[in-house]
Amino acid sequence: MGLSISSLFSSLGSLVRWSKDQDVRILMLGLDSAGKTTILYRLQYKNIKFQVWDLGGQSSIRPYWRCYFPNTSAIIYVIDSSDQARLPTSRSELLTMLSEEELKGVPLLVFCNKQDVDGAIKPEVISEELGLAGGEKSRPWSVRGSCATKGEGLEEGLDWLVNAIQKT
Ligand SMILES: Nc1nc2c(ncn2[C@@H]2O[C@H](COP(=O)(O)OP(=O)(O)OP(=O)(O)O)[C@@H](O)[C@H]2O)c(=O)[nH]1
Ligand SMILES: [Mg+2]
Repeated sequence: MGLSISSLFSSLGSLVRWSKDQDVRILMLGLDSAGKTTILYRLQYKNIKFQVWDLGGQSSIRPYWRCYFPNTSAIIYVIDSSDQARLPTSRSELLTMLSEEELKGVPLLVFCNKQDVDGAIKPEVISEELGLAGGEKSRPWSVRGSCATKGEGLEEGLDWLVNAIQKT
């Protein structure tokens, strides 16, 4: 299923309306090449203003992620599902981040991106590997498949995230 522009617009539009008096800062994080900027481009294409920080994922840059943690409304964490070799690294970067006091209770959306690639690991398997079901009780979270290049899965994920932000 492709990205429906109108419903993505309406879901983000409701967030924008709702957030008029609030600072909604969404962090987009993940290892390099996971697809963060591709996802952001899809969102910016709608020309909607809400603050998304797309932080580079190279290991040399990762220590600086924490500079952006204060006042975060939600986290979008992007994983390259076709990169089996780096899944453990991606997992440990995520868990390290989630242990930060400043991000306590902040809703987390994980995109298992690049689902279009042959042999991509399924979201259910990645979800299992991340182990959030056992350990993460302090925040709303959701692990979903996406294909950023085709825009698939983004709308559904954002719908979930908008809902989660509004509840916190
Ligand atoms: N096949 C496929 N390729 C994708 C997908 N999403 C992104 N890519 C490609 O993956 C490469 C990296 O994507 P970026 O969006 O630049 O990744 P990034 O997470 O911003 O990487 P850094 O900025 O280095 O941290 C690009 O060549 C994208 O076109 C996807 O869903 N499927
Ligand atoms: Mg990028």
